[in-house]
Amino acid sequence: MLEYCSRSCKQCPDQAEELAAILAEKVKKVKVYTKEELRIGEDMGEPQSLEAPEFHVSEKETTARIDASRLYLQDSDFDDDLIEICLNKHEKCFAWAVAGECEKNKKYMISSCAPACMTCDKLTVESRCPIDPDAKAAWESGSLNAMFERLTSEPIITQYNVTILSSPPEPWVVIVDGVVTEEESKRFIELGDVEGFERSQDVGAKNPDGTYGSIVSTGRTSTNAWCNEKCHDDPVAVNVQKRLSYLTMINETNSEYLQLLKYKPGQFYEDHHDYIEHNLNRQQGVRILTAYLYLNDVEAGGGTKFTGLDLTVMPKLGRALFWPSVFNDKPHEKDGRTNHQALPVEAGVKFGANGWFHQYDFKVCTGYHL
Ligand SMILES: O=C(O)CCC(=O)C(=O)O
Ligand SMILES: [Fe+2]
Repeated sequence: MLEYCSRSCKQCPDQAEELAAILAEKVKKVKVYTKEELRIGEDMGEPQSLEAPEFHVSEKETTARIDASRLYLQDSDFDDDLIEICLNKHEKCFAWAVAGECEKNKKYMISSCAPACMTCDKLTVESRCPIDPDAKAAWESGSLNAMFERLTSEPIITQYNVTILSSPPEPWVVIVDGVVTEEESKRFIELGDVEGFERSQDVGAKNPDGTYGSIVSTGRTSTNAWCNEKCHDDPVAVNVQKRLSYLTMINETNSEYLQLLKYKPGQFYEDHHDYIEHNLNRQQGVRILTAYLYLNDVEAGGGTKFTGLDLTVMPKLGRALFWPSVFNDKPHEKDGRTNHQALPVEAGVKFGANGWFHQYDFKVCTGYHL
């Protein structure tokens, strides 16, 4: 029967079992559903409670919607891995969908009741966080040099102790001492403990929704915490973010949540670049600039070494180090000359923080690591 009826045919007779089997095969699930399981939509996520008198929704209406959703899924051209994550996460998804909640309560329903709302396509990052064609990039051609020239001239050089380590035609690498006070550094370290230092990770494989996962790598052995939930609105974090925006002339919202780092003796981050290629196709754009903060003095080791520039910067409490990830005249393109590494800490503990600035607003849409 299904041979004549698969895909694009909306008028097939009741075929729950066959459709479920096809879907299961698509996502390489071995489970065979019973009639009862199919009746309550278990093949599309949470088993459904079919009646919802509080919404004046009958079992008949919910069942019809379940059948329609199954057809929608089977009839779609979605990648298998997108179908795999398109699941109802609440037992009332179908009843709510019948009651019109997909329109009334869009944000929740789209992500939590995607099969019921027939919105699997909305789960992808491209759809959740579309590129705004009218968004203005933080840096156009020439902005990078303008930023570093300002950073290394009045009034900033009387407010802070500024050292130029590298400048055009080489990439800019600039130390600004005294950006974070001792008290603020201590607070960041505390906030790191509050958020919880966990083993640092690298960018991993692509997820079904188009985001990228994280992987523990042997090349990066520190721990880190993100200055987001409890940390982000702490007055110290707010003030330091403001200061970084003053120094870089880049909007605070273009910055990722500060990544607080902790290296114990022997821990390091091997040679790498902060630019993330796949961000070219993301709403927030690529990382253009790193503002790295050193939050304590380290007994021995723990310098930041620019491999191609033969430059090593030693940790010092309150010190900020600025370097670009892109070119002055091509600010969306990676400048491979700013590869760098965190050398192993030899004695003591090193605390630091990454402030990564993007071409566009990072915070309008995220969660982290889109
Ligand atoms: O800890 C350092 O000195 C640099 C860390 C770094 O480059 C990074 O986390 O991307
Ligand atoms: Fe880095």
